[in-house]
Amino acid sequence: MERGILARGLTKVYKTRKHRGWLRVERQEKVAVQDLTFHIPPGQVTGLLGLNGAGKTTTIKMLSTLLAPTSGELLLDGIDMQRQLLEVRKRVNMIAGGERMVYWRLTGRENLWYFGQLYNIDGNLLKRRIEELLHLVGLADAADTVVERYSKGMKQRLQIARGLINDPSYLFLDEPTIGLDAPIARELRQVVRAMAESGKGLLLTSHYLHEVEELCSSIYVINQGRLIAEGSPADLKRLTSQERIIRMQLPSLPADVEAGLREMAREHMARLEILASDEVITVTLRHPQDLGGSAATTVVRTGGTLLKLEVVEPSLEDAILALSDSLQRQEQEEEVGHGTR
Ligand SMILES: Nc1ncnc2c1ncn2[C@@H]1O[C@H](COP(=O)(O)OP(=O)(O)OP(=O)(O)O)[C@@H](O)[C@H]1O
Repeated sequence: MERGILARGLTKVYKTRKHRGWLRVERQEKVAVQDLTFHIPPGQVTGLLGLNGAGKTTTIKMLSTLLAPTSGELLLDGIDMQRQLLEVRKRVNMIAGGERMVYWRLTGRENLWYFGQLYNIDGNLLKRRIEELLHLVGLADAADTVVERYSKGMKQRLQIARGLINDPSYLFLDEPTIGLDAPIARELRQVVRAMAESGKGLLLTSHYLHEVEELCSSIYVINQGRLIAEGSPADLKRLTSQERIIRMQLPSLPADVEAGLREMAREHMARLEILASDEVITVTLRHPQDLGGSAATTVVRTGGTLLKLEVVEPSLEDAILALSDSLQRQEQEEEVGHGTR
């Protein structure tokens, strides 16, 4: 038996009805998730990134048993997730960002008690677990304060405690740090890392790609419900970014040097970015080939001074942007193709 959650050919079609006038009802179908196959192993964080109308939330709802798949197979440590709902619900939970899913009029402790009861956890065990969780997320001192008086970070930490109330083996995190200040988001990332180290399998969706790059061992990228790329952050960068990124630093940018660089970028059809800060000018050139040599020659020939020149590793953000650009180009070409047929 393969440990972890295994999805094979997972598909969700939403069926909606629209009233048109008095008698006519138009039935519509929306394929939100199509034929997805992925694996969420225990003991690590797996990323789920989505481009347009991707189907991330739909996928997480199916994994949390809130939504039944239209077709496909879902196994949790070998258990059929669609047949053994009660067993699965004991072992999974989800945490969504944005302060939803806790009751503002109740205290932190009362919230955890309420959610714990939904899982039929024995009273003594639940009491002990609530104290442990309040300590884990740093809310022990605020446990008896009503949630509406909590800061954003405290509410989000309570969400994490709520998501752990049934001690799930698998936890799905939907934009957990959305709207949080940088230090609180960093703290939450540490909690997420610790949960993975303790053996839990986590699935993370986030618009903050540096967060995904920092936490995830493997990533699935979906677009319009379909899987379009998968691999470690390093694999994705290799797979999607065919660009070489050259970054130069200059103490100043005289007009001749700038004109020379712009001319050189035009000739090679390279993307050029110039960023001026108080102390230094940073020039970035993106092109399939390494243009470092030509760029350095251009700076020296036009009378400029070069402080530093380096080939920069693309970030996951660069890779996902390149992937999204290439998809858009593909879609435009297909539209033009249809139009001329
Ligand atoms: N209940 C529903 N009925 C009909 N269509 C739906 C329903 N829920 C979602 N959709 C559609 O399914 C597609 C996928 O939606 P989903 O919310 O899963 O995407 P997402 O990747 O989470 O997007 P976002 O990042 O914007 O939240 C979208 O086109 C959406 O409009």
